[in-house]
Amino acid sequence: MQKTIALVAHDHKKPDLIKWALEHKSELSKHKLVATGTTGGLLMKALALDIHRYKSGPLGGDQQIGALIAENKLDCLIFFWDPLNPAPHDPDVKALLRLCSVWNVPVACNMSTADMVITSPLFFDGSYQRQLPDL
Ligand SMILES: O=C(CO)COP(=O)(O)O
Repeated sequence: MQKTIALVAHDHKKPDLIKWALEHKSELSKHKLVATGTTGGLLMKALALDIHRYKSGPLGGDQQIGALIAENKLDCLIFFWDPLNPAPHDPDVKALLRLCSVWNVPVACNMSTADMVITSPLFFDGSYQRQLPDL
């Protein structure tokens, strides 16, 4: 079952995300991919896959992906955020991660969790029904 997956990484984590995405290219290619601007540009080049790019994170891209979550249009977020360097848009990052909790969206913030999410039959065979907040 096709899902919509968002791919986002802070600058120091972009190499990790590209490496991870290349390893999982065949699975990722089955789904609709969206990303923040710079991350999306690098991934499109590396993967040669179509990726819908939102604005760069500091310019509102995290919030655009948050809006997808609030509209229940996102199934999974892979977000390699940088725990060692503060970002000018940290409030946006926090808001995005918060919405993942509110909407019970699977979110992977590091490579090992992302490995487990992308290989989980629970998630990708279409049988898993994610519980949604009361609307
Ligand atoms: O800053 C980001 C996420 O908070 C990512 O934005 P870019 O993909 O544009 O670098």
